[in-house]
Amino acid sequence: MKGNVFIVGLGLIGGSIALSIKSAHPNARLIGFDTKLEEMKMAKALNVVDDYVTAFEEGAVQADFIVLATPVLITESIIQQLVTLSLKENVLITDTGSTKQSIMNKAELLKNKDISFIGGHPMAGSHKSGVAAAKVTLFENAFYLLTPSNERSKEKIGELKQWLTGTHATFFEVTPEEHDEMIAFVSHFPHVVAASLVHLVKNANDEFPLLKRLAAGGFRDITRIASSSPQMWADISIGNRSNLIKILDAWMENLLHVKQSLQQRQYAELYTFYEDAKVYRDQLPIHGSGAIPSFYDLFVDIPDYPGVVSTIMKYLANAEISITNIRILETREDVYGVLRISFQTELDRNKAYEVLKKETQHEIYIH
Ligand SMILES: NC(=O)C1=CN([C@@H]2O[C@H](COP(=O)(O)OP(=O)(O)OC[C@H]3O[C@@H](n4cnc5c(N)ncnc54)[C@H](O)[C@@H]3O)[C@@H](O)[C@H]2O)C=CC1
Ligand SMILES: O=C(O)C(=O)Cc1ccc(O)cc1
Repeated sequence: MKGNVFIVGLGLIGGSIALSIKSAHPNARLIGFDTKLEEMKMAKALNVVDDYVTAFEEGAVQADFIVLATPVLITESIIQQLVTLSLKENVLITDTGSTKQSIMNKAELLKNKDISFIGGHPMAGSHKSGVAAAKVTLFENAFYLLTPSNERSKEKIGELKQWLTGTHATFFEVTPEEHDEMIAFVSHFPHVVAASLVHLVKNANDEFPLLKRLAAGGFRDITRIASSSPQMWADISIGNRSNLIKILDAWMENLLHVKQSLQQRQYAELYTFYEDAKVYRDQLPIHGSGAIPSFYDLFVDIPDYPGVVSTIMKYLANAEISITNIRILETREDVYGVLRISFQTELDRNKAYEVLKKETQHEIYIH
């Protein structure tokens, strides 16, 4: 497709969307805008956009397709601003925000001006921010939820999917209400819990200075998302606060049951609590459509002797498999450590699994 694509918010998501649009539509002209000049300069230097504008209006009025990839409360105010501009007649507008109800409510203003707005939420990302973390493969195999606002915008859904075909995502249409209720469970609330767990340990740190060093392994895994952008999550929390409040009530009730089981020393209740969670957790898809894919990880049990990691890396390099990250999750003297190797694609991860199975004696597993 040809035309001017205007990306507003050149961060992780705006940058990744831009890269995927360029990959599928090399003749499109990508124009970026961000309130941070440095981010715009970086986006241009990395060829994420062809150009940038320093005034929002300048990009908006020449656009055929506009992608709003800013924190959600800001997206609402940008929609308000768009209503006041003389946009191209056939312009199509979408956003990438993690909440949909309040954004779709604001988009009613555009509908009144006969402008097509289709809400969007790519269900992939990471705790990283900024255009430097953007990548063309970020949304591969992920769910991409769409919330068309009316009949006119429903007619344009094909056009939107064509623009976004380079994401290689799986599109799904949902209502904004369904979206916010469901995503509160699997994404928004877990971020509240992760941050809250970190606060718990932080508050105990004065009493136990060793705590920081002990809070590795599982604690780091479960709290990874607490390293996300505070502005993005404060915006999301406000944007979806009614669902979050409902889930908080249910969660506190759940925890009260745990407290009672502990107070009354009910072993069987506690066993069932962990067992039910394990059974459900073990059935969840590992990645791809149906989950938020963050990384394609492979785990290798490794003995703690020098050179073992570099030998594994050599096997992968010889097989021309590229990795995105490696980390040793636990090492103590004489105890096996776990090496976590992350790949950009499932194919790479599976190839690595085969190679390491063949070449080494280590225990290798996917989750
Ligand atoms: N990070 C993630 O994993 C995911 C984020 N999202 C959503 O996508 C949106 C963007 O998130 P990220 O790219 O992760 O954030 P980010 O922090 O990496 O990028 C946001 C960018 O918006 C810019 N910005 C702020 N105010 C602006 C304004 N008034 N005009 C123009 N630019 C402005 C910031 O300077 C920043 O560069 C958010 O709505 C977020 O909820 C959706 C899916 C995944
Ligand atoms: O880092 C992670 O696992 C995430 O949770 C990424 C993410 C953040 C926000 C979204 O709306 C969707 C996905």
